[in-house]
Amino acid sequence: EGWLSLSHMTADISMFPFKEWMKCEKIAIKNHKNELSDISHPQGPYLVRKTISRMIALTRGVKCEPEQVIIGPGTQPLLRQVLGMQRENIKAAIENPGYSRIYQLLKDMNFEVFPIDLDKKGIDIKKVEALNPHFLFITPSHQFPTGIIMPISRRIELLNWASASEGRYIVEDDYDSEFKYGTDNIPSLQSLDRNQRVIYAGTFSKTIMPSFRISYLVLPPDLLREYKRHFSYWIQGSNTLNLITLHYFIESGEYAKHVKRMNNHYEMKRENLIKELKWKFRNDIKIKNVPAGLHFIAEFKTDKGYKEIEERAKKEKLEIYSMKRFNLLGNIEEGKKIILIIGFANIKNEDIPVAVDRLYRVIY
Ligand SMILES: Cc1ncc(COP(=O)(O)O)c(CN[C@H](CF)CCC(=O)O)c1O
Repeated sequence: EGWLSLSHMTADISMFPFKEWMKCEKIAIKNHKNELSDISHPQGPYLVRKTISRMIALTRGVKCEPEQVIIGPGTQPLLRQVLGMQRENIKAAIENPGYSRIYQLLKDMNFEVFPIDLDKKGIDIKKVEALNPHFLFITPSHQFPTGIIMPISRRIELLNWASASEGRYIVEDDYDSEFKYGTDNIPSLQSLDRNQRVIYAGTFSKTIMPSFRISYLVLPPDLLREYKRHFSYWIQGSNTLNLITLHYFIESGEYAKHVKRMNNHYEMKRENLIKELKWKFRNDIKIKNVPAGLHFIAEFKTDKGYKEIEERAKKEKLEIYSMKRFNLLGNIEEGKKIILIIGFANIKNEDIPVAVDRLYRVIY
């Protein structure tokens, strides 16, 4: 039979309200002919930036004006645009294990990039202070990929570090913060920032779908001034019809309803998957059970290496990724155990037992 997927890179669109989305799209076409006939503002339509800024103020405590929002076709192109304004020999630091696509982008932009280890509260503040980077990339809401939710104490330490000297910024990548199961949703790092040092990055890839390519940054005022000086010529890269449709989708309450519905749906699938894994693997598995996001990390006792596991997964037609993908220095140790990132957006509830059986055959 066909492939099954425990990928962490998808959204479960089986419950996306396409009918409601198309209703919003009809309204967008009917009421916004002038926006559609014109190129849009470099940062995206004001109307949509206003809706996003109001929404993240409510849901994430982000304090910003619509003027500070930049919408773009993905987190990477947005960061490339804003970081591209920086002068030479910039030092950047990123969590390790971490988001290898951003690590790669920073290296391609000739930044000096330093992976920094985590402790149980998230990125190791001592190592940040020792390295003293200009830009620090973190995922405090749900560390990618380990899942650590950064406590307020560590957030304050990082903000104090950032405000202790000029030219330091923290990029807060809030990628799947909308999904928390039974644990409270700590407000954004940006909401605690008193010195305009945080660049807030959000995306609709997890809550709507990654193929829409709708993401945004919130810039602090001095970076915004620089942005407007550099990019007055810029033609915005997102699809204006999609963005105005998104505006109506949010305004109508459909977006909030969908996120709530998906929280319940993902929580149910997550619990079933964890139950099945524990039953099948017993004490050969250790699950890092952080009740958030669309994936979790699991450690398996095995003497098989990552390469062999990846080959066996292909043979078993099971899509799954390992911690090797996120170990930025490529020096992951193997021998007694391996660590896999287990996503539950792409697997149907009824296929969970079969997927776990296949995973068992991959590892033992
Ligand atoms: C840490 C992190 N910050 C942002 C995004 C959202 O990026 P964008 O859609 O461009 O807005 C992702 C999404 N992750 C990707 C798809 F899941 C790739 C995962 C992989 O490369 O392992 C992510 O992990």
